Amino acid sequence: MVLKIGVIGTGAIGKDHIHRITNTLNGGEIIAVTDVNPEQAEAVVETENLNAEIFKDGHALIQSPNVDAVVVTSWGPTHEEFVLASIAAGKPVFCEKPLATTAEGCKRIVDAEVESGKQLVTVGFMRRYDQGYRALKKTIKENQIGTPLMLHCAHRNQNAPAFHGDMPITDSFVHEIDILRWLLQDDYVSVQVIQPRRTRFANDGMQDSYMILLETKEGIRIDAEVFVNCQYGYDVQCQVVGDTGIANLPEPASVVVRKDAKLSSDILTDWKPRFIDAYDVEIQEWIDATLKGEMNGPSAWDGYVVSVTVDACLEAKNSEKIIPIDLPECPSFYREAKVEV
Ligand SMILES: NC(=O)C1=CN([C@@H]2O[C@H](COP(=O)(O)OP(=O)(O)OC[C@H]3O[C@@H](n4cnc5c(N)ncnc54)[C@H](O)[C@@H]3O)[C@@H](O)[C@H]2O)C=CC1
Ligand SMILES: O=C1[C@H](O)[C@H](O)[C@@H](O)[C@H](O)[C@H]1O
Repeated sequence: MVLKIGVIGTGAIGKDHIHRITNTLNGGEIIAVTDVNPEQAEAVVETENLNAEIFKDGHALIQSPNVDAVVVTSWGPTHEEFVLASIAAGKPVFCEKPLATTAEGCKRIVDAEVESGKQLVTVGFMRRYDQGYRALKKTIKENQIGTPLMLHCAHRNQNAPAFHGDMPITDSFVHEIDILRWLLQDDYVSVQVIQPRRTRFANDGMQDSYMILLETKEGIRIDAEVFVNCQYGYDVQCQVVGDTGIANLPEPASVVVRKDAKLSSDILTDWKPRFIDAYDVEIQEWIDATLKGEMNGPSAWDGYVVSVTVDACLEAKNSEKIIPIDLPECPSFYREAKVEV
């Protein structure tokens, strides 16, 4: 059986996911695409030699009887409408982050999904599928470092020419917000946002970097740097300090060269190669689960929790105060046993 997939938004990551589904992964076929820029849609159909229909808009694609499942890779502000329409059509939907650009929008999706009675929504937090993060979580779960006490993290982009405003938090730090609660199986209770001296490489008016301090329900303290114009490379760090040991997120594999009295290895310069394997695993697991009528990835509730935490980060940034993160109890609909990813 093949999952017949429709893709809304054929830009950078939409094209990537279409390419991997078409050429690398198993079980999925792209049979429908749409983009507000029709040339983008036409180009990917030609480039990937797709046997796909080009729809006039996302809603027509979702309503097509030929589409089994939907991939939303359009701009963030459009995600809510397409996810809600997919739920209304009873179709599984993979939505790239963010689930919605506001916590209220995410909650509307959660409420609609609960009302539908079936988990249909998967959110594109691909770090949960990174082998390094999975190994780190295994180390913690196996009690190899004892009880986690603190985390020291950094999320650095070499540069971010398209970033402006609060995007270091709303577009980049969202990955830490999701992966760290997944890693710790814990939730956040407060956040403080510190603005160090601003780098001269940031776009006008944008603060870059940030130091973000999170506290969890279990009392774990997290300090996380987000720096989107670090210049030297693309570098994601995560150190977990336990009461009997320390565990670090593995560095991406890179040959170590000893030459001319120097020791050197390469650092990646972009997020695509850093997480390419994670994206492959993420989409393959989504296809496999969807074909079985299951859903085991980051849920709409996870997308909502991230959005609530982003809002608290922005309030903390503006107020320079420690802001409480008040999350409602996770609905039982999302707590039911499922393959934990
Ligand atoms: N998980 C991850 O690591 C990544 C996630 N993303 C997320 O994916 C989404 C897309 O990002 P990019 O591909 O970088 O953007 P992009 O701008 O390269 O592509 C977005 C595409 O969506 C199209 N589009 C916008 N509104 C539309 C609508 N209403 N209907 C149909 N098409 C529409 C645009 O014309 C464009 O072709 C964003 O939400 C972004 O945050 C992006 C990069 C990495
Ligand atoms: O969504 C993304 C990418 O996935 C990268 O992981 C981040 O580093 C980047 O800043 C953000 O745009």
